[in-house]
Amino acid sequence: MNQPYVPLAISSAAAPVVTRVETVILDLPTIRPHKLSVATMNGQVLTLVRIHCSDGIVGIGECTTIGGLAYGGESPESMKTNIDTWFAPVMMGQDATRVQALMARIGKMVRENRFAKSAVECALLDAHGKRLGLPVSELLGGRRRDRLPVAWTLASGDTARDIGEAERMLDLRRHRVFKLKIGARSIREDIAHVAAIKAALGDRAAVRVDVNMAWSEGDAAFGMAALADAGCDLVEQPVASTAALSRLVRRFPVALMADESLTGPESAFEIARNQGADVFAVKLEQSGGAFNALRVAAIADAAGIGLYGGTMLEGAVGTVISAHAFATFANLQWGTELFGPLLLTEDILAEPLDYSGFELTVPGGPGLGVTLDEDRVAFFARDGIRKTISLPGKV
Ligand SMILES: O=C(O)C[C@H]1C=CC(=O)O1
Ligand SMILES: [Mn+2]
Repeated sequence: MNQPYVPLAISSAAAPVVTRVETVILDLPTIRPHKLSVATMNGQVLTLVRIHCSDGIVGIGECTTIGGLAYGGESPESMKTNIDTWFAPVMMGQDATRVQALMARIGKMVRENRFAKSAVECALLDAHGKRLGLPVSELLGGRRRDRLPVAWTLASGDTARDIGEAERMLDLRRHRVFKLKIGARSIREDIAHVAAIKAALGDRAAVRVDVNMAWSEGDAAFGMAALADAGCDLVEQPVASTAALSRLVRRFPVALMADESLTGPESAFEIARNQGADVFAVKLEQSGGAFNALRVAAIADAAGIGLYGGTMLEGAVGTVISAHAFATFANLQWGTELFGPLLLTEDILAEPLDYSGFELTVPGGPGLGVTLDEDRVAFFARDGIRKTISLPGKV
């Protein structure tokens, strides 16, 4: 006689559940002012999320913005408030092992808030990876690579200083791809800046630019032609409008990358449908989390669009979840810019990440594969214990 079908119990009444959601804001100094067309950053603010589960496992996540509200609608403070007030009650008592189901539940109760969702999803993935003894990259489909090329952003605002910084990065074998932040000055000044840096570095390095939407379409047509002549190989989001992006693409011998226009799978599909970019800068926070970033990558692959692993200048935790996701991409033709922790004067991990040979090593331990240095977290917590103790800085 046939046995009756019994569905495999992945989740049971005894499945671990979420018991506490904790958030803390950290204020960390940057190694130098970081000048973008939208803001000058003298420090970075990280919102850390800890999700405690009934099996004793704690997962960590992070959300970060650029220049507070200068880049988008979420700020570190709004992310903390929204997670504490609106996400946490929806998560309490829920099965912590069903990450996608729990994210879908949050999605029904919380509109938008992609950055905050990304941090919460990261913490759930970290917890579940620790529980299963698997790196997050395996939960995301399996890694294809252990090391990721990492670009560096030259954004001191000073040409000679930027050249010196690039030379130092080449000597250290940390970076050989440089992204220049332009768009705050006149186009002619910006082109001269890019051309001088490319001329100094020659074939030893690739030079790319990020305009952060500062140009009009007319500016961009002039600028892209001149940038191609200067030896720049990639122009990132020169204009705000996606329609203008699609009118600029392939008109100049320089690749065009979408960044701000890309806010998850739906916008990725629209840009792909309109042939609006050669390359996508995939960011986990902009996409609304790792699973959405994988969807964006699948759309790019299907449309023949190249892939680049972007950053919102996250600290170590946000950088590591991005590394796990990018390690699974079938294609990563343009490398990554996962240098966020290097822009900060302080490490908040017990063991710093390995940046060597122009690449970042994707951690191999369970979950994210990293551990917070709790003393440093307590020290840099906003309104924390910074005023009463001192810790040695990064060497
Ligand atoms: O791409 C952006 O717009 C944001 C970010 C990434 C690198 C950097 O310096 O700024
Ligand atoms: Mn950008």
